[in-house]
Amino acid sequence: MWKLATKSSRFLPLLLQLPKHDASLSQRFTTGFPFHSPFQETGGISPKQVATVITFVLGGPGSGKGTQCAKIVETFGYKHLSAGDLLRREMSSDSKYGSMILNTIKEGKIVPSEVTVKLILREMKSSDNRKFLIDGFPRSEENRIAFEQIIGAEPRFVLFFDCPEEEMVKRVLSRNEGRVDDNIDTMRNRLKVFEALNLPVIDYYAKKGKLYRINAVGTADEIFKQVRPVFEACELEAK
Ligand SMILES: Nc1ncnc2c1ncn2[C@@H]1O[C@H](COP(=O)(O)OP(=O)(O)OP(=O)(O)O)[C@@H](O)[C@H]1O
Ligand SMILES: Nc1ccn([C@H]2C[C@H](O)[C@@H](COP(=O)(O)O)O2)c(=O)n1
Ligand SMILES: [Mg+2]
Repeated sequence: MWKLATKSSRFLPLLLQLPKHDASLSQRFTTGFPFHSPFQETGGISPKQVATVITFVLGGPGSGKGTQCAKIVETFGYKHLSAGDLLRREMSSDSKYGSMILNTIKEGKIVPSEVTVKLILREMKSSDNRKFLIDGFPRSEENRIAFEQIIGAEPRFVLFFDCPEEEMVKRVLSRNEGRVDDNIDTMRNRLKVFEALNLPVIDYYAKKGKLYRINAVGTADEIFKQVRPVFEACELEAK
């Protein structure tokens, strides 16, 4: 069952039971790890060492993930890693993956997990922050499994911004940031992909008791009122 994150304290005990941050992980991050990683070229340190406090932020296209992540960063000091932003940045660089990423995004499909996880990993390794907000990831079971295998970590909890389709369409079509996928044809595909590939991931975390469903209708401030207590409980638990 999805938990509804309200002001009620019903969900707090669950968060309080979550494992505490393992300080030794941060230490190992700087000390090397004795097995081969497929991503040695990204720095030679095993991805298994980067796991600290990880929160996944999920929701359909235009549900407000990025908007709420900005508020979480401002209030709780997380490092925000948007998988979509990382892919767009890679696309605009000289990367060998550039045209593949562009075509995949234009079609509203999902980029192969190895590419996306590699970009996330690179950012995690280069950040001093140990609290990561990973936005728009995992988008599929393949994404989820690749992350677990490569990074060797699980999210502490998962936020799901639940928004009606017509509201998501309205927001995306009025976003006006020049994104190649903010048009009605790509949006239709993104919604289909969200339902077919992302909902199973959301169900997976719901069954694990890690999912917090946020009602993503209302103003950004109203929505943040549901988000804030989830992170406050997490901060308390870390103390
Ligand atoms: N609560 C809200 N009410 C109305 N508009 C919103 C709200 N939250 C965000 N928006 C606007 O909707 C658009 C989409 O929001 P945002 O970029 O945060 O969504 P997203 O989930 O990150 O989308 P995507 O998956 O496409 O990256 C933006 O133009 C944003 O300003
Ligand atoms: N895990 C991910 C995240 C994003 N993408 C691609 C496909 C998305 O439609 C596009 C935009 O992402 P957004 O900014 O909406 O989060 O990026 C992907 O393939 N895999
Ligand atoms: Mg976004």
